[in-house]
Amino acid sequence: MTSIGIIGSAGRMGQALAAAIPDLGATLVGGIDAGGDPAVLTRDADVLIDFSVPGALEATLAAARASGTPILIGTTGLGPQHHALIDAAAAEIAVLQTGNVSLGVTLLARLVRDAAARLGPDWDIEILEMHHRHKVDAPSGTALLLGEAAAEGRDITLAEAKVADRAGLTGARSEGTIGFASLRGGSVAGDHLVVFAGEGERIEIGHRAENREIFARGAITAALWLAGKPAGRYGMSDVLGL
Ligand SMILES: NC(=O)C1=CN([C@@H]2O[C@H](COP(=O)(O)OP(=O)(O)OC[C@H]3O[C@@H](n4cnc5c(N)ncnc54)[C@H](OP(=O)(O)O)[C@@H]3O)[C@@H](O)[C@H]2O)C=CC1
Ligand SMILES: O=C(O)C1=N[C@H](C(=O)O)C[C@H](O)C1
Repeated sequence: MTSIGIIGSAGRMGQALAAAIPDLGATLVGGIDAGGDPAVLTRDADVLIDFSVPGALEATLAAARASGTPILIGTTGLGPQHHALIDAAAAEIAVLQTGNVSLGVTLLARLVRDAAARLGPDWDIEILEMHHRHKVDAPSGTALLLGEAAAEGRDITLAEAKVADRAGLTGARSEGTIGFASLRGGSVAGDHLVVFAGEGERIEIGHRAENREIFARGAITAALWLAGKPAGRYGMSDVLGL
């Protein structure tokens, strides 16, 4: 039976993972939170699952590399420095990083990429997300993942197209940009809507997470897939064969 260690175990996702692990035929070896030592987990875990904070990543990856333990990273709010750490770790161990571990969003990203590839730059792309009042990062990791998919479809980089800070006298929309809007409130588990706005018509495709169990199941399924994989950087589309 595959054994799992959780980084961020007392958090909302950590608790959802702990509840779901036995149902999916795995065992929980333990978890850590702020101030915990990830090396304690790597002694017994076949694979790590991280849903914590970006600041934890450097120490977590160092422990995973030292022990050769594969790791799934679901934490969002990552910057370029974190992605550089992930790339370096992926040269030595199996790493799966994603802004969303659900089946639905993984498929949605594929649809967004295909739609963006087929529609010209005169179709404006806007990405709207809403999450619970406790969420600390914006735009959400999922919104950025969907923006990356749209940019890939258009054969551009998200960095060159991203507009996430509209306020005040912004001026008219620049063609080819990809806009983001973030709402926060209540207990929303995670809603995402991608709008392709053309002249006189709109296409809207989205996903609503109704609870955190879908993320827990997606993360555990992906972690079981990752355990025993060779070094490399993987995504949810590898797990789901999409
Ligand atoms: N990729 C995906 O599909 C999903 C991603 N997420 C992301 O997962 C992350 C966690 O979300 P959520 O569970 O709601 O957040 P919470 O704030 O509920 O939990 C975060 C946990 O991380 C712990 N933590 C803080 N610092 C460290 C550290 N240095 N080492 C280890 N653990 C630490 C916290 O412990 P303490 O209380 O002691 O500070 C807390 O238990 C977020 O980035 C969120 O966006 C969430 C859902 C799905
Ligand atoms: O913080 C959350 O709760 C979630 N975070 C992820 C994100 O930033 O997209 C995934 C999911 O939407 C829930």
